[in-house]
Amino acid sequence: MTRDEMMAAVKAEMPERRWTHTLGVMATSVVLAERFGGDPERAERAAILHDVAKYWPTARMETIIREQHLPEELLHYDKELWHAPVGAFVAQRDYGVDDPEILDAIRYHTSGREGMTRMDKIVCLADYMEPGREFPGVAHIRELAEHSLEQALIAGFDSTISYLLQQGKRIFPLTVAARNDLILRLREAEE
Ligand SMILES: Nc1ncnc2c1ncn2[C@@H]1O[C@H](COP(=O)(O)OP(=O)(O)O)[C@@H](O)[C@H]1O
Repeated sequence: MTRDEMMAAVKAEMPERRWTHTLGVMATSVVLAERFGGDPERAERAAILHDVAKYWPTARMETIIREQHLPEELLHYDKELWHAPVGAFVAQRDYGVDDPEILDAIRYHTSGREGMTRMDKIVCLADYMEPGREFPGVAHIRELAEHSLEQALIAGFDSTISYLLQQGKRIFPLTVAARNDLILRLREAEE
C-alpha cells in the first residue's frame, strides 16, 4: 500500500480532529527521527497508523484482544489503552505492514514498555507533543525534546501517571516499567 493510500484509508477511520492529530504526530515523528538519528520514513508510517483503531467500538477491540491472544490484562485497564495493540494487529492484517519495528511502535505508543526502541520512543513522544496537544506540562516536554528523546518521554509518562493518580484511576504497569527503565538507562549512561 502506498503512503497516500494508507493515509486515505486511515483518515476514513476517524473524525476530522483526530486526523489533524495524526498529521501532527506524523510531522513530529519525522522531526524527532531526523533530530535523534531515527528513520523518518518508517517512523512516519507508524505515525500514520498509530490511532487506526482509536474509534473502533469497544466490543470489536475486545474481540480482537481475545481472539488474537493480545494481553488480556489490558481488559482490566482504561479502554484508551486498547487501541494501540489492536492498531498494531490491524496495521499488519489490513494494511500489510510487516516491519516489526513499525508494528511495535504502534503497539506501545500509549503504554510504552521496557526496552523501548528508538522508533517506539519517537512515536510515543510525538503523540504527546505534536503541535495540537495542549495539556499542563506540554511546553516543558517540547523543551526537553530539543535535546533529549528520553528526558522528554519520561516527562510525558510523568504527566500521564500524575493524571491517573489525580483521577484515582488504575495505572497499567507497563508505563511505570517504561519510565523506570528509561531513568535507569539514563543514569547508567551518565556514570
Ligand atoms: N499506564 C496507563 N494506565 C492506564 N491508563 C493509561 C495509561 N497510559 C495511558 N492511559 C490512558 O490513555 C490515555 C492516553 O491515550 P492516547 O493514546 O495518548 O490517547 P489520546 O491520543 O486520546 O490522548 C490517557 O489519558 C489515559 O487515560
